[in-house]
Amino acid sequence: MTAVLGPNRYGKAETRVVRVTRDGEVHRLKDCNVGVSLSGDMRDVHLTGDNSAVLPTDSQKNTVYAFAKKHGITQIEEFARLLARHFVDSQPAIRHARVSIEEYAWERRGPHSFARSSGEVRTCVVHHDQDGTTTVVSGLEGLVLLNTTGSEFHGFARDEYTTLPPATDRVLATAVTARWRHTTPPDGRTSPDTLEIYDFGESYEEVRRCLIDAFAGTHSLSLQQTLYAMGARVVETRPEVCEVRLALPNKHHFLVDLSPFGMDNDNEVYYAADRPYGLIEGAVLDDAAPDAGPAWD
Ligand SMILES: O=c1[nH]c(=O)c2[nH]c(=O)[nH]c2[nH]1
Repeated sequence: MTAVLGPNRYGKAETRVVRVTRDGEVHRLKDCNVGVSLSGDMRDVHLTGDNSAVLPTDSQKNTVYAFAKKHGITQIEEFARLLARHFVDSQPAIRHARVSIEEYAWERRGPHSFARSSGEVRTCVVHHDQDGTTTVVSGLEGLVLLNTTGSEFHGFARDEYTTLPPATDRVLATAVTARWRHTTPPDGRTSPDTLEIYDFGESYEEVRRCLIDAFAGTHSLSLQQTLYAMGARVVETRPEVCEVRLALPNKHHFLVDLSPFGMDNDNEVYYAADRPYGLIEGAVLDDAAPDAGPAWD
């Protein structure tokens, strides 16, 4: 048997960078977690111990901090793209860069004071290839949504282990993980320093709004149906998005049996279970969506 080197990549995971912008009295804050992963001609480092093609992960971390100072962090997609292009353009051995960023939100509580927002996180993954192609996937995690009515689940398959009663009026709750692929990855056109050609901030807010509106406005016969409605709302409303991938945990709310206390429970008192939970996952695409390339890797 002979071993051969398979696909590989390397980089610095979870560089935590906080960028404060001090424009006079009112400060702005960006709080991010950046992952860099590079690939290319890395045979020698694995096979012979020759490190000459290896830009240290320590340098990658330093680049994140230096770029935060030099360019600031406006939209995470732009910052990720700037980094990805830099590594591919400056390192002969690097053919492909993947940069992922999580952004933690802070609410303003004064000119220089902030309160960390709830668990919701904005995300992006940018791939940049030596041939110049860039893919951008934006996303969010931890968007917790709940409908107190307008949700049913019945008519499902049954077997000898099925005990679930049909529901015609139940609480539907989930914590949305959503990722969406941008149709035309903006290419930066001139140089990595001039990126104001595409408003990722507005796109993010509008996609988020579509997801919430579709969840709230869909009379649901299953969480699967709601998932499709959410994804379709984004794809049909936002021309810049060609594919949405959703993971929706079904955060079960069970009616508490109050009969031992001589009380009825007309859909008023619930036990919010945290596990186990149903996990509903799916993708919704524009039927003309271009090939995804490495976007989802
Ligand atoms: O919306 C739902 N989809 C399911 O697949 C499922 N399975 C289950 O037990 N409850 C639910 N609810």
